[in-house]
Amino acid sequence: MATAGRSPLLALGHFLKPYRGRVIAAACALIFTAGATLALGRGIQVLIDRGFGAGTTADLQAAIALLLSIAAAMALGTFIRFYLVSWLGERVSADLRKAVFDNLVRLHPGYFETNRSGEIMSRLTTDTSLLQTIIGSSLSMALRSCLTLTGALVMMFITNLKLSLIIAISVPAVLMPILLFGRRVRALSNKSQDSIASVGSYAGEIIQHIKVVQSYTQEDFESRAFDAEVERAFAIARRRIRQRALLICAAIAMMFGGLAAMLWTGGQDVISGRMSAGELGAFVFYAIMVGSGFATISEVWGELQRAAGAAERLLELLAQRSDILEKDIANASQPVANARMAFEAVRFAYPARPDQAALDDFSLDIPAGRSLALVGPSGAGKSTVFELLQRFYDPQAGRITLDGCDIRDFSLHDLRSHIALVPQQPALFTGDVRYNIAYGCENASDEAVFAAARAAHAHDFIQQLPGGYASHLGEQGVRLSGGQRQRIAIARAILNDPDILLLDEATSALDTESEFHVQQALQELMRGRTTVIIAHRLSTILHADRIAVMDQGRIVATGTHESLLRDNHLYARLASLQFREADQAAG
Ligand SMILES: Nc1ncnc2c1ncn2[C@@H]1O[C@H](COP(=O)(O)OP(=O)(O)OP(=O)(O)O)[C@@H](O)[C@H]1O
Repeated sequence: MATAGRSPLLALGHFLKPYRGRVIAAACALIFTAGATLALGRGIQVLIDRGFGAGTTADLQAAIALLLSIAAAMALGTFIRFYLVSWLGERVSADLRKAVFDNLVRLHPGYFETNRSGEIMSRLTTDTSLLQTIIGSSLSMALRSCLTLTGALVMMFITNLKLSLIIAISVPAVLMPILLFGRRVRALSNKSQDSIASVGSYAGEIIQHIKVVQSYTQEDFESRAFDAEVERAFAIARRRIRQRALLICAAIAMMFGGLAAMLWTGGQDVISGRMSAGELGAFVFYAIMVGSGFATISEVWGELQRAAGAAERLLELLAQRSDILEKDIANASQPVANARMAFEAVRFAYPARPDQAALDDFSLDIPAGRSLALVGPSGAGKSTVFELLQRFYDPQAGRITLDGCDIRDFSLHDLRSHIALVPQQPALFTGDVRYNIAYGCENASDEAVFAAARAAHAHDFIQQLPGGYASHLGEQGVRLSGGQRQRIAIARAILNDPDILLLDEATSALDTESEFHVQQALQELMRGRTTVIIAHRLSTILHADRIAVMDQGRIVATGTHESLLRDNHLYARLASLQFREADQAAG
């Protein structure tokens, strides 16, 4: 890990850099408040010895006025410190959230296959919130306590040496358990965060697949399984809080033990007149500050350890680099419009299954502006061809070219901006219809959006929606049929005006009218563009310039419908079963 050997909290200092001014102001306020707090001890000494001791109202008034002005200074300093430090906590966690998301959204898609998305979400939300409270409060408490503690220790020694030595001896006794328990708390809190994240992602998965769970009547089973997850998380949390409770308990017991010993000795000195009552009062005040300083530190120490755990996990996400390496943008080539595409002896296995090649010795040539239909049995590797073309993965051998240039020589942005994908199950984002069509083309004018929708045969049905183009889609939005969704996706592709088009035809049958509209929209879209279609319908296949038959990651034949029917058994079988069925269902 990038932060190995360094405290992850220190590594976060990078995020504080832009706010140097505020950090310095907060530090000044912190020091000022600590100074005022320490001065309060002297104020108490004056109050007891001169205010009460001298016995005149004027002296008492003066002593109280002194105390009040010190308290006012403390209040002002605390206001500034609290505001600035909380501000920094919120700001840093907001920046961190943005930085982590910025990095995540650029990672290779394979990363999200091996890492559960629920867990990543929890890191982005829970861990950053934890850091926010800790930077905003615990850290400032710890710093303040460190300052007042050091100051109070110095003042104690100045006020009374003998009594101070008693306190000094009890300090290491308090420190030992803090260090010991602190380490355990840190390990447990990391575990605790992980288990909470896994509870979250478990629930997320079940809710996402709720219909499957209910149709297989697995509610009880899932409840029990979730129960077990939650209990596991609770058991870890219980161990963590037990350690923390012990930590606090040990610190308090030690502290008051020392305090009692000091009061006993100091009290005897006052009785025998070796020390004034005001001196003892100030001393007790400083000693209490030392004690409460330690108590605060011991209490927030555990929290700081948790923050370190959270920071470590966030920095891990930040340090994660995409497997898809980009060429230096300045040297990147420019993809050519209407590009000719070629796969040259490509071998590719998914990272999750390195031994099983999804594409093997795969060569394919698609002339510029022409269309190619990919057909083949399930698992043949058709979708993999699309994944590689968009560089979601890189092949282990061979290369993919656009007009003779390796696609790895283009910047990802340039490459992908020349490609549009119409997937089998188009993704609709939370937003209105217009937003969904203009996705990837945010500056498009209303006219352009309407024109794209018309070309995609979507304009009419959109106008019949309750809010027209402003109808809300997405999770809580209008439900669209499969054919309608696909036409929105086609409109999106038309608007983005790509040179290369990747179409994954829906396997599920559309009704005749939808089918007709989708076909018309596709014809419109394919015109003049280099197109690869994962085809399931005979009508689409017949419209393609060429057909490639795939099986087990290889091209087994290419040709026209007639030549393949004649020469290729696999194609003939697919044609007689799959294509006919789909077309019958559609027709
Ligand atoms: N993300 C992945 N990780 C590991 N293996 C994968 C992944 N995606 C696909 N595969 C495997 O790669 C092979 C090719 O899959 P691909 O999805 O390209 O087939 P397909 O021809 O598109 O199938 P279908 O028509 O059923 O969608 C299959 O054996 C599949 O199990």
